[in-house]
Amino acid sequence: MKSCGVYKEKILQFGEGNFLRGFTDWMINDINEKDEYEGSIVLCQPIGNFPQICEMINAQKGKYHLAMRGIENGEVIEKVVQITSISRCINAYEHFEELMKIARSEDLEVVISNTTEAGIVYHEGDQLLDKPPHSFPAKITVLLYERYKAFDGALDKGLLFLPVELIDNNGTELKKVVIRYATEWHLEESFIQWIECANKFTNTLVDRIVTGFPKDEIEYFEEKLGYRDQLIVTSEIFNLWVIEGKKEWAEILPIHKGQGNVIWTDDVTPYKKQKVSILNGGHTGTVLAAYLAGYDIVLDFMKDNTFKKYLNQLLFKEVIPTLTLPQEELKQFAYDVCNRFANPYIKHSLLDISLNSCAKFNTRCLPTLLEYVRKMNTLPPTIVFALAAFIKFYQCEQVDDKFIGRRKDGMTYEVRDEQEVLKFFEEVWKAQHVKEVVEKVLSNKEFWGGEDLTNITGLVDMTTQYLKDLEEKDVTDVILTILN
Ligand SMILES: NC(=O)c1ccc[n+]([C@@H]2O[C@H](COP(=O)([O-])OP(=O)(O)OC[C@H]3O[C@@H](n4cnc5c(N)ncnc54)[C@H](O)[C@@H]3O)[C@@H](O)[C@H]2O)c1
Ligand SMILES: O=P(O)(O)OC[C@@H](O)[C@@H](O)[C@H](O)[C@H](O)CO
Repeated sequence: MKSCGVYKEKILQFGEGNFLRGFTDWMINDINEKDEYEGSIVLCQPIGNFPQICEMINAQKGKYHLAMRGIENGEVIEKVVQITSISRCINAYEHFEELMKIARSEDLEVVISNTTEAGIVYHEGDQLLDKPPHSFPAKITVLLYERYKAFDGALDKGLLFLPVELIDNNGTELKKVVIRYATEWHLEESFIQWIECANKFTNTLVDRIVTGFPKDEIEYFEEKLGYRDQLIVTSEIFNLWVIEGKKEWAEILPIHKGQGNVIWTDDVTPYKKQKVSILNGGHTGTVLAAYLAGYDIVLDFMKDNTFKKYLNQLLFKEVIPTLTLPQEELKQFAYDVCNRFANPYIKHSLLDISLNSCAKFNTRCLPTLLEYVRKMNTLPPTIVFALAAFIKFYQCEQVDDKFIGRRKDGMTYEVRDEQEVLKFFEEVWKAQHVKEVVEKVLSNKEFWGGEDLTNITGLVDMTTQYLKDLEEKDVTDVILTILN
C-alpha cells in the first residue's frame, strides 16, 4: 500500500460530516489498504457554516480514527482504524476556483455526497455564474458544465455519482434537478445529452449508526492512541450500502472488495422498505414513548424488559407481516436491529431521533399501519399506541422561539419540528377532550400524505383510549396492556 499522499484524487465528496467519515471514507480506506484501489478523496464542504471542521481536517492532513464498537457472537469488539483516504478538505465558497480545477481534472471519476435530506432540492434564483450557486444540485451543474467544456464533451469523462442522502431515489432526483438547471440556464442541448449519456447516477441506501465524536470518552481514546485526535468518529460495526446501478460500474470504485458490506442491485426499493420500516420505524415507533417513560438514550430502554417486548411485538408481529421480502430475511434483519439498538457502546439520544417525528411517523410507521389494516382487517395495537405516544410527546407550548413539552417526572424537553407542525400541536392540545385532539391530528391530511386517518375504522377510538391511558398511567403500565 502506498501512503495516501501519492494517490491520485479520484473522488470528490460533498459533505465532511460524521456519517461519511465513519462510512464511505472508511470503505475507501479499506480497499486502498487491500491494494484493490489507488485513489484519495477530496472533501468539499457544501455549505459555509462550519469552516472550522475544514481547517481541522487539513490540520490533521486528512487523517483521523474510526472506532467501530459492538457485540459480535456474544463478544465485545472494538476496532480502531486510522483513516488515510482523505487528501484534503476545501469549501465550495472559499475555494471555488479550486473546486473548478478539480472539475477539470483527468483523475476525477466519482462524486459522493451526503447533504442531508435538505440538500437535493431546487433553489430558485441559482445562476451558472454564481461562485458557487446556493443549492447542491446547482453546484453539481456548474461542476459538470466546467468538466464538459474542459473535455469537449468526451463521453469517457463523465462521473459516477453515489449520493447517500436519505431520500427516495436520491440519484434520480439529483440528476432531475441538475437537468432542470441546465435547461433553465439555456445551456447547450449537447451538454444535457452529455449529462444523460456520459454520467452514471445511482440510487443508494446506507445503513450504519454513526455517533460521531466521543466527547465523554475522549480521555480513553487519547490514552489508547497516544494523542488527541480531534476528528475521531465512533460508530457501530454493522454497515450496509446498497447501490442501484449497472454491475460493471462497481469496478470504478470496487468497495465490494473490501470489508464494507456493499450490494450492487437492479432495484434498491425492497432494501429501502426493509430498512425504513424495521430500523427507522423501530426507532420512531419506540423512542417517543421511551422518552415519556423517563429514558434518554436507546440503550437504556433496551434494558427494560417491557420495552424490549414492545419493540419485538412491533417488529415481528406488526411490521414484518406487512412486508413482501422473504420472511426469514426480514426476521434476521429485525433480530439484528434489536441487537444494534442494544449495543452497549452506542449512546443514541432519543431527543436526537425525535427530530421531525411528524414526517418520520408518516414515512416510517404509517405505511405499516395502513398495510396491516388492509391485510388483516384489524388495527395493529402497538403502532396505534406509538401514534398515541407521538401525539402525547407533541403536547407543547411555545416559550420564546422554542416549543416545550413536559414529561411526567417534571423534565421539560424541546419538541423539534417544522414551525407549522409545532404551532398546530400547541393549538390542538387546547381542546377540551382528548378525542377532539386525536380527531384533529388524524384528520390533518397535510401530515398523512393527503389521507384522512379518521376514516380508518376504530382508529380514533383506539388512539383516544391509549392517549387517555398515557395521561393517567405510567407508560410501561399502558404498554403491558397491549403486549400479547
Ligand atoms: N449518523 C448516522 O447514524 C446516520 C446514518 C445514516 C444516515 N445519516 C444521515 O446523514 C446525514 C448527516 O449526518 P451526519 O451524522 O454526518 O451529520 P453531521 O452534522 O456530522 O454532517 C452534516 C453534513 O451535511 C451537510 N449539510 C447540512 N445541511 C446541508 C444543506 N442544506 N445542504 C448541503 N449540505 C448540508 C454539512 O455540510 C455536513 O457535511 C443526516 O441527514 C442523517 O439522516 C446519518
Ligand atoms: O438520522 P435521522 O434523524 O433521519 O433518523 C434517526 C435514526 O433513525 C437514524 O439516524 C438511524 O440510526 C440510521 O438511519 C441508521 O442507518
